[in-house]
Amino acid sequence: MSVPAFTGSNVVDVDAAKIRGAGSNVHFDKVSVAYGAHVVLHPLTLDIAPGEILAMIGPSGSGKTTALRAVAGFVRPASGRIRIGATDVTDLPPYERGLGMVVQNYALFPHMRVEDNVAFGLRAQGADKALIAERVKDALATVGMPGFSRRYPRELSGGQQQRVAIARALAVRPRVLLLDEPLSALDAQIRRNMVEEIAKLHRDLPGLTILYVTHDQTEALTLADKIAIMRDGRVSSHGPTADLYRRPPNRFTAEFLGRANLLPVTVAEAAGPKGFAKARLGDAVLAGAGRGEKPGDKSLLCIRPQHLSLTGDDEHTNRIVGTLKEVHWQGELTHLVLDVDGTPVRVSATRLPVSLPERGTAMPLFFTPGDTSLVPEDARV
Ligand SMILES: Nc1ncnc2c1ncn2[C@@H]1O[C@H](COP(=O)(O)OP(=O)(O)OP(=O)(O)O)[C@@H](O)[C@H]1O
Repeated sequence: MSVPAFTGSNVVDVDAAKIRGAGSNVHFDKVSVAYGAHVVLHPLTLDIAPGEILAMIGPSGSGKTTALRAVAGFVRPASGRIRIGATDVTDLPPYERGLGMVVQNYALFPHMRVEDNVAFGLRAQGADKALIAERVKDALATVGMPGFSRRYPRELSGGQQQRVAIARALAVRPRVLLLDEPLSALDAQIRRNMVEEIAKLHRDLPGLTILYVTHDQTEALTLADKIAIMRDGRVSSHGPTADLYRRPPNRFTAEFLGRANLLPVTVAEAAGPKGFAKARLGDAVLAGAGRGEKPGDKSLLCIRPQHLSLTGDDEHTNRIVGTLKEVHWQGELTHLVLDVDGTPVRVSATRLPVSLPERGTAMPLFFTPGDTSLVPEDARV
């Protein structure tokens, strides 16, 4: 049972009657989309589990919005089927799919008060007055704006307008919420607050499945249970958020999610019982989590900028030496760039030695095998 658990109403609306018990998972079954001869989504097969937040991230033009719009019913797949719960929605119009959708630029009706904006979808469904009043109240309470029903959009901040847009999407009690860059029009501080609010919303409505399209990897890492990284109309990688970050399956994922350093290495020893392989970078022998590589294989050693330390201890058994190229002090963090055997390596340091060497001097960097993994070089999907 995955219809969101709003309190205070037992009235069933038109779409909810169809979908109740049907589940809220979203299934893309070999869905492709083309504009004329231009294929922008290659056959995509992907599942979003009931109650899951899936963040779809990737460079501009990689097909994220197209995939979301295919679920919404605004884009017709050239082939393949889309199911929501047990229902094949491929041929259903958008309003019969049981969805809520929020896009980047609020899209509130400026001449309508907040309550009428939130009521819009319910009125379109022909819901009665009492139900509308109750749902509007519930939805505004859910997004933390119970006192704002009589205001006009122009009397709200950007963050508040976007919360009203989310309330409007929730008022029809969707089984799936589609969020397309919902925060990208907001400034940085409000964005951070809104990310927390969306996380809270999801805790309050655990049955609601969310497809979240964003450019912003921090939003994706903070909110998503799983991430799908799109590249050129295909899924480059898909998996639980922490797994993709800790053990990126390919170069593109490692670089796109968290801008990892990737050092070209040659495998010296396959992974032992603890899962650590050894790899050679120049004279250095470095240990990191392996993926079945064999001695002699070319691979990439993945290490995040914040896991590189300027000082060593017993845990930091991996040691490389680089030439200091750049230093950027940013208050909480200092960003350094070193050249290690021709590869630029970024370091984010919270603490610096009392005196940093001059640019151009060689300095050691230390890291633990547990923060390190080998990534295959198969850049293309
Ligand atoms: N209506 C359209 N007609 C023709 N081509 C389109 C149309 N909509 C999108 N495209 C093309 O489809 C490709 C994928 O676009 P899409 O909007 O899905 O990418 P995206 O990953 O969401 O990008 P962004 O992050 O910039 O929003 C792009 O090459 C785009 O130019």
